[in-house]
Order: sequence, then C-alpha cells, then structure tokens
Amino acid sequence: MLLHFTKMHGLGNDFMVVDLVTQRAKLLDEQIRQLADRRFGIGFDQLLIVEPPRDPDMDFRYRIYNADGSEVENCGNGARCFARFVRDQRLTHKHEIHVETAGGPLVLHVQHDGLVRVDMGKPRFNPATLPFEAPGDQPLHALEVAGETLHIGAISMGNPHAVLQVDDVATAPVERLGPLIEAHPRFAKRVNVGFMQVVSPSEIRLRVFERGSGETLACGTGACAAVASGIRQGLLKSPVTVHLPGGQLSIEWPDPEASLVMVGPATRVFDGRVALT
Ligand SMILES: N[C@@H](CCC[C@H](N)C(=O)O)C(=O)O
Repeated sequence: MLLHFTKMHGLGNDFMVVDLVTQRAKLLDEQIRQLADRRFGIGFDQLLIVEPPRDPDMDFRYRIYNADGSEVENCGNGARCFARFVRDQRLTHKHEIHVETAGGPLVLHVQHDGLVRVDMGKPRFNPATLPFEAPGDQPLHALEVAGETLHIGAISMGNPHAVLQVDDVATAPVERLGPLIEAHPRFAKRVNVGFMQVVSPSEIRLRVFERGSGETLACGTGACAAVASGIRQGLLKSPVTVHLPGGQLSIEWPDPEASLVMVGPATRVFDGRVALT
C-alpha cells in the first residue's frame, strides 16, 4: 500500500508525520526502523502519528516513535509540528488544539506569527516517574558511569531526562557519555541525556543525546527538562532562551506550580508517498 506522509522539522529535529485520521495503516517496529534509515529510507529522528482521540474532550491522539521503533510518551518539537500539520491538512481549524499523548495531555497554540506555543505540563522530579532508581527526590543525583561519578538532574516531562551540567557544550563528551547514560541500568526505560552549559541565568546552550535516536539537532522536552533542572538548582530564572545546535527555543516556567511553556517554530519540508513493504 502507498502511505501519504509529510516531512517536517522543529529546529532540525526531523519527523515523518502520518495522518491516520484519513488513512488506514499499521506500522511495525521493523518498518519504522527501515523508514527512519537516512540512506535506505526516508530518514527521521521520530515518526509522528495523528489519530482520532480516544477521549471525547481531546481533539487528537498524538503518538510518537523513535528512529529505533520504540514508542515514547512525549516529543516537544514534534508537538509544534503536529499542531502545524493538523491545521495545514485541514483536520482542524482551531488555534488551540488539545492532544492526548502516552505521557499525558498537551495543549498546543498556533500563534498568528506562525510560531507554536505548547503547554508542556509540569516537570516531575520524583525518580519513580522516569523511572530512575534513586533514594529520593533531590535536585542532583550521583551516578556512576564508566568509573566516573556524575551529578545529574532527573526529570520527567512525560518522557525521562537526565541533565548534566558541563562547562562547554562544544567539547562535552556527548558521543561517549550519551549512550552510556541512556542505557544505564538505573533507568529501567532508558533515558534522554541533556548536556547543559549555563551562559547566564536566562540563557543556556544544550546538546541532547536522545533515547532511541542518538544526538539530534534539538529536543523540546530536553530543553524543558534542562530549564526545570536549572531553575530548581537556582542556576536559572524564567524565561530562559535555550540555544540548541538547530536553533533556539524560549522556555518559561515562572512558578513551580505552573506548567512549562515552550515557544518555537515548526517547518514543513515536503509531502510524499511511500510503499510499505
Ligand atoms: N525530540 C523530542 C523527544 C523525542 C522522544 C525521545 N527521544 C524519547 O525517547 O523520550 C523532543 O523534541 O522532545
């Protein structure tokens, strides 16, 4: 069968977006891995699926798969692309779109300037929510990795994140430590790993080694997790500009009882059709 899709990106974090409201298809893990391959397939960091909601109070169900075929709970850059996609495809005319994800509900606002504002929910620091094996909820946790003791923040944005503060993201050991922390046995469902350089209380640089996709040019939930961790440690103050290799995001978290808010772009690259084998 031929599957219609759209290629999109949020700051270079790229997606294959598939409308399963008007099409019928079932993608197996192996097919997702093939489609994600940058030489033998279409190439993407995540596959985003638009489905009808199961909850009648929601507009859509938003499902996310990493390049390795694993289904995940949340994707921030994907959420912005999702909002642009459902409006461009005329699946909705709303500017405020409510979606259900495996990590909880999200509210997406398509602004008049074309940027998308996402209510990302509250960060969760309880280690059990990631899940992360740790004695209790604390701003930093000691983690033994390859003979070194690292001190990481552990945050759930629906999906799990570890955040490590570094002096300089340009020389941070992302390729070496990223895969080791991602697969650390204390993270039973693996983890996304952020390397954060604090530039000032309102500005960070960030590189993220993503669970199931490797290092990406940007990670929306990673940006939220880094800002939440930095604010909790007293290093940052809302709003914070996050510089990622693919561009910048603005993250607000003015009040610990409030949701984090992310504002950024969403770009459509091309539409295509692919034969599913
Ligand atoms: N790129 C994303 C996060 C995608 C999911 C992540 N790799 C996971 O496994 O949790 C973002 O922009 O948030």
